[in-house]
Amino acid sequence: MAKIELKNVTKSYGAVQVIKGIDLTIEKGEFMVFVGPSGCGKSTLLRLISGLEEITTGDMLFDGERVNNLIPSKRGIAMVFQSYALYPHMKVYDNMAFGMKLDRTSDAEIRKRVESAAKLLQIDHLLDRLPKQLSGGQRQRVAIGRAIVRDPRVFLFDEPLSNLDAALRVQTRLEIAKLHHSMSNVTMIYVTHDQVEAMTLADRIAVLRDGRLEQAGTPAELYENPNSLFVAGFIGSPKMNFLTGKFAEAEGCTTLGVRSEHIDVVPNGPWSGEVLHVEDLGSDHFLFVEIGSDEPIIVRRPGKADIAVGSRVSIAPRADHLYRFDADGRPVR
Ligand SMILES: Nc1ncnc2c1ncn2[C@@H]1O[C@H](COP(=O)(O)OP(=O)(O)OP(=O)(O)O)[C@@H](O)[C@H]1O
Repeated sequence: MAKIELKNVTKSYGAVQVIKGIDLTIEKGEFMVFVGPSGCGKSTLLRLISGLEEITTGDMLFDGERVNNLIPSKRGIAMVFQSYALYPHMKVYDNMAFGMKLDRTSDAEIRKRVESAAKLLQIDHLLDRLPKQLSGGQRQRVAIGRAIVRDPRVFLFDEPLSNLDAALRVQTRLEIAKLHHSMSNVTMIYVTHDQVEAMTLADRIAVLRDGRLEQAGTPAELYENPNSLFVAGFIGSPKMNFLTGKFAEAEGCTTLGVRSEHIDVVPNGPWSGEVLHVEDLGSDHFLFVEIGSDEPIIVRRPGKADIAVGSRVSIAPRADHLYRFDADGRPVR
């Protein structure tokens, strides 16, 4: 239930600055996702918000109150990690109750909270089991349940799904989305490498690059209006097609970007070449077309593939969906 403000926050380890001045406000009840390449500082930023690490300079405010020196347990946060960190010798019930017991919460209140969280996460039939008797997805739900019962103001997730297989990731992602809806007052901050997780869970995404905030916005804003080549290339799967040289010059820029779904196969398009590879996903398919640019151009088309590898095709980008970037990777206005 907290609004979190970061004001010119930096973090250094010895002489090395890893967070280089971040200004960001996360609204009450917002689901904010941090993304960025490995080593850009996502986990460090999360740990600064949690209080597990101290900020070097700048200010951190929770609901307007400066928390720079407030210890983690006083911040009202709960954290869920990729390793579930459950106590192996304790049953699910006791794992979830443990923190409340330390706080001397009454047994009746503990039972009420554990049962309600377990119901929400559909693990109420597992309360008597030990962690080793659970699947990975169930363990992660216990870890989330253990966080919920503490009634946190802020929920922090550090790549919570990365140890799960593909099907479980989808299922647990859905659980987390439901959790966000049912706890609409709780601010959630989520670190991930996964595009789809970021796009589907976030109210807003913050893209980090080398310790700085590159852009923050709704998934749609970042997808449609990236403010740099970096964000354009980072958000969206498959990656935006980038063209340089004569292709970009023709559009008055250094790098021309166009997403795969904004290119059509047409009779007499401006670009043409051989289909090097076809990826058929059933519902749609991708053509990889060699047109003489730096990399083959990916074209996304609906339905099953109807063009064979080795065919020549002519393609056209949609004029109203071109992204033009200058030599610094900034949009050409
Ligand atoms: N305790 C530490 N001492 C020194 N350097 C550190 C420490 N913790 C992190 N770093 C450095 O800070 C930078 C940011 O690390 P961080 O773990 O926040 O990145 P990340 O974006 O979460 O990466 P990944 O996606 O790989 O988990 C890295 O260069 C890392 O080596």
